[in-house]
Amino acid sequence: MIEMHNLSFGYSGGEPLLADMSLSLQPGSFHFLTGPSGSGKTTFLRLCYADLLPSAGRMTAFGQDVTSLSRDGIAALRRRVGVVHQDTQFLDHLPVAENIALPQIVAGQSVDMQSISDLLSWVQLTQHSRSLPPSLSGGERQRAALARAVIMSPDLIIADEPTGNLDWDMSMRLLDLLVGLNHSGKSVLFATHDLNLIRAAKQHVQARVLRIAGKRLQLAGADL
Ligand SMILES: Nc1ncnc2c1ncn2[C@@H]1O[C@H](COP(=O)(O)OP(=O)(O)OP(=O)(O)O)[C@@H](O)[C@H]1O
Repeated sequence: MIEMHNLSFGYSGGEPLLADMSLSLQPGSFHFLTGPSGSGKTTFLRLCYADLLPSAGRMTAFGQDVTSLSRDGIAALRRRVGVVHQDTQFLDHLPVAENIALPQIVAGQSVDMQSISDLLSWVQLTQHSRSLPPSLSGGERQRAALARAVIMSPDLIIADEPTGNLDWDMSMRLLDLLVGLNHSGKSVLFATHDLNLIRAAKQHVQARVLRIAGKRLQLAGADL
């Protein structure tokens, strides 16, 4: 679904931050993405959902060359990718249920109240449906962000350090939800610093571990 061939990227045409990366993300796969702080994990994820475009090399998403996509094409691609951002990015004046519905509203679809209710129940936030995001705990916010990321039934879920500020139990709950999505056929790409979380996940899901080091994307070894 995402294919990269010798892809490089640098901000503002500067020195490449990421260089010569090749990758094939298959449907139904589960990948972790790790690497030192500042190595380019968020940048890499943004490339995967065409929020950034490569400076060199070739990338296709769902069979289409991302550099030749029109605005509508990019919007269509984004509907196939659900993103859980590091900082959740809610509209704080809107209740949780409305925030989860936003992708449907932005896509000009009518809001499907049943799916919102089902998603709230899935992430165990039914009682917070009318709460404003700032009143939620970190773990609740990340679960709400996951619900928003899957409202459009994406094929690929990208999560950028979703457990960065969560304790172990809450990290495991979020991981369980992502593993469940993967078991139902979705692809998952999950950036994290937490090697213990990767080790725990590997007991429940067949995951590959990608690592960004020295600008390059590597497949991490069996040491994890
Ligand atoms: N919009 C931008 N313009 C210019 N430079 C940027 C921009 N966004 C990020 N960078 C720089 O690119 C580098 C990689 O940032 P990125 O956020 O992708 O790393 P990361 O591996 O996700 O880091 P962390 O683990 O700390 O979140 C950093 O040096 C950062 O300052």
